[in-house]
Amino acid sequence: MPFTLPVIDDIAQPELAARLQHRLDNKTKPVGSLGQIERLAQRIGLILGSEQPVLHDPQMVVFAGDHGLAARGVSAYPSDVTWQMVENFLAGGAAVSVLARQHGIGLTVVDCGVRHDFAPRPGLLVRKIGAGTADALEGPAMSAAQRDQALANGAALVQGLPGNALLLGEMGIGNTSAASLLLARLVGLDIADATGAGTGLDAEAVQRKIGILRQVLARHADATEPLAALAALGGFEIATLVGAVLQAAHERRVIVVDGFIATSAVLVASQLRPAVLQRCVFAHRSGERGHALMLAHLKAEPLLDLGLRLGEGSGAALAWPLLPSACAILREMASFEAAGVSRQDGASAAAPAQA
Ligand SMILES: O=C(O)c1ccc[n+]([C@@H]2O[C@H](COP(=O)([O-])O)[C@@H](O)[C@H]2O)c1
Ligand SMILES: Cc1cc2nc[nH]c2cc1C
Repeated sequence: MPFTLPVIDDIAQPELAARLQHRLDNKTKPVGSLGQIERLAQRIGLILGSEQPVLHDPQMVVFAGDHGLAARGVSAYPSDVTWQMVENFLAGGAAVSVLARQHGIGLTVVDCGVRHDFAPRPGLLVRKIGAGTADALEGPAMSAAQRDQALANGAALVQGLPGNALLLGEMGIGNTSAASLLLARLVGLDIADATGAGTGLDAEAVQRKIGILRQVLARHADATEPLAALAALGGFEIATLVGAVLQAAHERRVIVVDGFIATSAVLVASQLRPAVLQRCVFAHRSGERGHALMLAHLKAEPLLDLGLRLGEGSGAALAWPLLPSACAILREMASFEAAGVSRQDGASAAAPAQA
């Protein structure tokens, strides 16, 4: 069945934005001195439609899938690492497991198309589209029907989640290739500028990866629209992520975007429904080449820049505590009036700012 794109309202709300800014400016601090945390508070206030927003039951969802292209040596690791890491997520030993536990974030892993049969257990959703995507050098990574099923799966699983914040994670050996292909195709970049080392290719291997990805783009020269590009260039986990992002945006959840691959799903979703971006908080700028360009294209201001390039939602989980902190500033910090603190002096306020 074709996937019906959800309605995503414009939530710019100039009146609420002005009230949020007024509230922030009246807090006992020099105007603007909480920097990006003030913009974060604004964004969460607008998404949740409140001057005193409360985040509750944050949910990390790790979308996993395998990639046919991985057999061509585009990753430093074998495809088996995908299922092995899924086991590690569920056993509680992966970075994202540790960080989610530490910060009280619920963790769900979704098998979107891993080449492995998992035993059922709590915390695992099996939404398998196939046993890994097809080799995108030979044909489309997935059919239109598979893409639409993945989009529908992503949307449906978000509907069942508690809370009002969704943190995006992913796992899939070879998925930096899919993300680079989507970036190059949908933003119009040369593939060499959109491609990096992924899990750790050396310089020579990155050049070989670029050569393969260039051939993939040539093979799918007609796949220029976002949904056509998504099917041709792949990623069952990326397609499921796109559906999840669209549904979360429709429901006005706060969407915390992890690294290069999670952002590639947001890129696709935003080309379908631009207002998706109003609901996104970009956790960090990944060390993966191409992510900085992708974020710049989306006019995104990431919270952290720590050289992370792990994926699996680790950067989103690390950035998470900043979000409830920004909400607490809005709700609990005293105003100048309430605390009896003197405001900026009128005379010096008019003078030019000191260098
Ligand atoms: O999120 C990122 O920015 C990121 C950057 C590089 C690698 N990764 C992770 O590494 C895997 C993909 O890398 P590769 O080299 O197999 O394409 C996949 O499991 C991602 O979660 C993730
Ligand atoms: C070990 C390992 C862990 C990961 N987590 C996300 N992507 C990954 C890739 C590898 C190789």
